Amino acid sequence: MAVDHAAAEVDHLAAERAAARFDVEAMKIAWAGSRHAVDVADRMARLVASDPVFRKDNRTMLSRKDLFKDTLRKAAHAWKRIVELRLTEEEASLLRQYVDQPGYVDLHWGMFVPAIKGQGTEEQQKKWLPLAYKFQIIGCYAQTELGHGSNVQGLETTATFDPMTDEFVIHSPTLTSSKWWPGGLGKASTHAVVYARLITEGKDYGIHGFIVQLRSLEDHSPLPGVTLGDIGGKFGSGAYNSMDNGVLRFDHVRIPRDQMLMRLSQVTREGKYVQSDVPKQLLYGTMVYVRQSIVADASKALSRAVCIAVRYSAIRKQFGSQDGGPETQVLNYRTQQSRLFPLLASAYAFRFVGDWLNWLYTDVTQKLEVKDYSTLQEAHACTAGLKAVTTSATADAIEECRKLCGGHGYLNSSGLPELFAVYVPACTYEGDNVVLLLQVARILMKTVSQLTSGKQPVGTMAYMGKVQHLMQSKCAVKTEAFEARALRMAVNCAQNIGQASNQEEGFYERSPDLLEAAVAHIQLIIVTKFIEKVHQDIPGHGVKEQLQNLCNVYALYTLHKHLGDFLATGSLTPKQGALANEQLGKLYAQVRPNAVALVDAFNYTDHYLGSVLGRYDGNVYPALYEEAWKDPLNETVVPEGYHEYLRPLLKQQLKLSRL
Ligand SMILES: CCCCCCCC/C=C\CCCCCCCCCCCCCC(=O)SCCNC(=O)CCNC(=O)[C@H](O)C(C)(C)COP(=O)(O)OP(=O)(O)OC[C@H]1O[C@@H](n2cnc3c(N)ncnc32)[C@H](O)[C@@H]1OP(=O)(O)O
Ligand SMILES: Cc1cc2nc3c(=O)[nH]c(=O)nc-3n(C[C@H](O)[C@H](O)[C@H](O)COP(=O)(O)OP(=O)(O)OC[C@H]3O[C@@H](n4cnc5c(N)ncnc54)[C@H](O)[C@@H]3O)c2cc1C
Repeated sequence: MAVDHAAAEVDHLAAERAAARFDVEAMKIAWAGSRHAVDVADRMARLVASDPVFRKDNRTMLSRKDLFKDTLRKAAHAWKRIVELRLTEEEASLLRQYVDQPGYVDLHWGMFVPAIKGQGTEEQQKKWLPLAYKFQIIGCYAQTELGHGSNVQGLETTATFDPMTDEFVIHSPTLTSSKWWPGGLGKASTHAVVYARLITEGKDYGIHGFIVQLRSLEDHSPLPGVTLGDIGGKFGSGAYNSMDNGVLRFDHVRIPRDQMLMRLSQVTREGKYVQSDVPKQLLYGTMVYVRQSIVADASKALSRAVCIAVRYSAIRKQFGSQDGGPETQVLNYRTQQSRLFPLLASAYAFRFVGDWLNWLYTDVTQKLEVKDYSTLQEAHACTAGLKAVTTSATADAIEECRKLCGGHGYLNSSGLPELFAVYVPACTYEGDNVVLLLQVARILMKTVSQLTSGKQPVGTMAYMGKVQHLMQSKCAVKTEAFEARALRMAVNCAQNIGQASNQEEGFYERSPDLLEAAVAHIQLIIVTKFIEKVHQDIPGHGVKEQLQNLCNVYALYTLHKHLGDFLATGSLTPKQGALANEQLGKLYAQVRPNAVALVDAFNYTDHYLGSVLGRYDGNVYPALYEEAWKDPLNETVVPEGYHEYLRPLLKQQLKLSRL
């Protein structure tokens, strides 16, 4: 009986795939970016999936200690394979992605190395990077403290220059100055880039980066004056608990002067502070780099959740048969489609805007090399804003996918609880999303204030230059409605701020509206980049049409969700809003036959998906059934604790009932 049922489900996905109206292999290329990218990703995904060390199906059942040891083992094994197979950086990064377990290597490669590259002098890079590249040292990024994270200028750790010994003295003067949160710090790192207030000649010059050794390279014990450990268990089972986020205190720890990262400013042998001719915001460069990579990661996490929910929705049937005929696949319910397809469209939207952001970041970096700082503000606004909007949307979407999978979505074996738990801190780390959106809002306000002086906005703000037209027109074209909404919201905020007694007070009072204006501006960027993508030459039967549909779904869904903004700013009429919603329903009907193939195009292995509900073969029920028996609770038929707690209780009740 069970076998027959399973076969029917498998056929179901095959039928879905056969119904697709486009070339899935070509869509894989559009998603990955090139044939080469598909091939490398495929090879790395299979390499990981076939290696028993990278097993992860038991992860949520491991104790914290076992999970951490498992992470160390996987990281060491991954490194061994990278070296043995002489993998390129591209291959190694993909291998890391498919291992799919947060660990100290992320901060080592993702922040420690980039901090030295971005803020170290050539000499410092020559000294430290080879050690880091060969893993002769392990580094982390120690910025956040117990008392301050968002407000970087409020950090309290001090680095006081001692001209007598040509050293900096690193110290944690208060409890709240303890470094708190850095990943990899708790147990793995030997070194850190530590952010501290530089004090020389009695003057505080604010926050600067320093390379500090924390643990012995002989036996890993903390160096004198260094107190450190893990900050404790985090949200969910498995998930981010594989990471050793740490606490660190310094008691007058001395480091040589040349371990201050000196590309942006220097302290001379005599203790004189010298500022280079580069903008001091480059101190935040590592965060900009990671924020752009977090946008690319949003599309990965979102596409995984959507892949699980779409495949399962094609398998799952409820209701619909009064006469013994077939029941309805839940994917056919209009409500399921209206909740799920916008998320599918968002996964594609975030993928393409992530690619564009990566291009922008590379372009800005090349400009910085020739001392052209003109696009620094654009890079900051786009990375901060896109990081905030895409991570918030993705976290919400993963939870929505869990609900879309009904009760089974709540099981660890669905993969969704762990995906949510591991993903949700992305809304906080690398800049709290609200704090980042307020940065975007500040830049928007600056741009609006410059419009009257005739300064033409550039890059993603260029549309604001069409202020005369956009403030007056009724918008027939979709992008124009998005432009008008964003500009009018920004201008409204600027006008309201202008009425306050001072700018800062006005900004503070209007900050909830400013957040919404920032979101409107960022959503315009996402829609614009999706439209630009579908205007490109995209090969493959039906691929362009599918992307065009998804682009329309993303734009119209965003419009529908934020209709209040569009109406309040007069960017659309209520009639246009109603028509957009009508149109959306029609688009869902076009997505429906292609939904399973559209998630197949992500090309994820079952290992990477880590979900019994999202299996490629659709064999969900036998897998769910089998998975349950693997739980440690089922190792014995009678549970541990029976003799201590259940039996006496039951006996007591028996005695009482006999009385
Ligand atoms: C063969 C090779 C083998 C290779 C093997 C490879 C293997 C691969 C393995 C692994 C790779 C994995 C890679 C994984 C990636 C990494 C994963 C990371 C996981 C996440 C970890 C999380 C880490 C953290 O959280 S670190 C801490 C982050 N903290 C924050 O984000 C703090 C947020 N706060 C701030 O950024 C700031 O305080 C602020 C911006 C909110 C305010 O700063 P402020 O007070 O100094 O500034 P103002 O508001 O006054 O602004 C002044 C001025 O500056 C401008 N500004 C501000 N920020 C920036 C910026 N970033 N860039 C440019 N400009 C900036 C601002 O606009 C103002 O401008 P004005 O013109 O108005 O003056
Ligand atoms: C899993 C994880 C990993 C991390 N890894 C690292 C790491 O490797 N290295 C490192 O240095 N740090 C790390 N962090 C720290 C992280 O960067 C900070 O937690 C983050 O920047 C947020 O800062 P906060 O904790 O100070 O939040 P807070 O700023 O205290 O936020 C609390 C609340 O206050 C609000 N708020 C704050 N300021 C404002 C404002 N100006 N206006 C309006 N609202 C405001 C926020 O929106 C939020 O709702 C990590 C954090 C996590 C969760």
